[in-house]
Amino acid sequence: MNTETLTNPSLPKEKPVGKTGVLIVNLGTPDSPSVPDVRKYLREFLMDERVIDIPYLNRWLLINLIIAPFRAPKSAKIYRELWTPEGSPLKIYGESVEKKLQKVLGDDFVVKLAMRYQSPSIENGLNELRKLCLSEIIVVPFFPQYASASTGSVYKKVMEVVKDWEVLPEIKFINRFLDHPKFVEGFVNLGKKYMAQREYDHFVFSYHGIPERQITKGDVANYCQFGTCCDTLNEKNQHCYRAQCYETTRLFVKGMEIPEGKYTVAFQSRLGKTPWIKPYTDELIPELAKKGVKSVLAFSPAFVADCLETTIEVGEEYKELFEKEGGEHWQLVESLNDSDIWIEALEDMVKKA
Ligand SMILES: C=CC1=C(C)c2cc3[nH]c(cc4nc(cc5[nH]c(cc1n2)c(C)c5CCC(=O)O)C(CCC(=O)O)=C4C)c(C)c3C=C
Ligand SMILES: [Fe+2]
Ligand SMILES: [Fe+2]
Repeated sequence: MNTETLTNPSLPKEKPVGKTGVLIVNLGTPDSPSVPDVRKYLREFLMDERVIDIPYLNRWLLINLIIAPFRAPKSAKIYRELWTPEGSPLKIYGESVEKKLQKVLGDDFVVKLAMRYQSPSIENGLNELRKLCLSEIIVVPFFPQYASASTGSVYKKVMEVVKDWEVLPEIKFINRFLDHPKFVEGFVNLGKKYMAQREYDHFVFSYHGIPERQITKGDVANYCQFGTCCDTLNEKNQHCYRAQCYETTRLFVKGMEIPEGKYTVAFQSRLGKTPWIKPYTDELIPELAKKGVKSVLAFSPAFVADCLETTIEVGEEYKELFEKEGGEHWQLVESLNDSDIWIEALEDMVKKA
């Protein structure tokens, strides 16, 4: 390389010699909705020390004495409701995004889909990219907000896989993208589509929950009190998952021009008896119904693809609960899935990385 290229900004930047690998990673899903496959998936997922962050022996006992025998059959039943003839929506959308993103990025990039748990594995994806002599790899966890249990776990797995490679290409991680304009616009457009069809009394933004202790562990500034501290996203709470969820909501609310007092943030899917971040969605819904709210538009902005957590939990279970408590109309806003705007968001993130 001649030194002029390094010092003279008017000269074109040299292109990297090789292609860029793009590993897009979602959480994972069982191979089939059968009880053994769901059990295998839950075992791998919940044995992750970033997901259930308790001592190894306690985790092992919890998974093998409670989750595997009791939870797996229940979850399998719900997965059967979710399953389509082509398979699990999370994986189908992942495969479609992989193809569409490859097409828009062109020949300078190689896009591979991986799942943090089950298949296709991060290990296989990275080993395939390794064979291509790439100049760099960009890892895009499909989680808009950073959490140790999601994005953090993907980083850890990637680092475990590459740590013994003789040649390490440059590896970049997309830490979060809750404020990416196309991500926000994608959900705002979907929301506006429903708002044009009818009036809604209230808007619920239901995010996947995490145990409070997982936020406390990462709160090096000792800032978080699980309350109004999440009213801004600032340098002290920038890594707090709860604060990022509130920030996501503020961006969506601004885009859709929803008035203050007409929306609520809540957290779903808690597991176990320890406190998870609040308010809990299943406690909020009866409260809303009691206040006379009759129609709700519900968003699931912790996910970029529809899955058990959106379609079944928010779209069906919370709808039933709302109607049982006196509500009349509950509508889930679908996820970005493989929409053009989500592909544009990904293309932009990858190119800017
Ligand atoms: C936003 C990303 C996610 C975080 C953070 C997360 C944390 C987390 N999850 C559990 C327990 C379960 N989650 C389950 C399903 C599930 N979770 C996510 C994403 C996050 N989880 C997704 C995308 C899915 C759906 C996958 C699909 O196949 O559709 C399940 C399985 C379903 C069930 O039995 O209810 C469990 C269990 C914990 C403990 C946790 C801790 C931080
Ligand atoms: Fe989860
Ligand atoms: Fe916080």
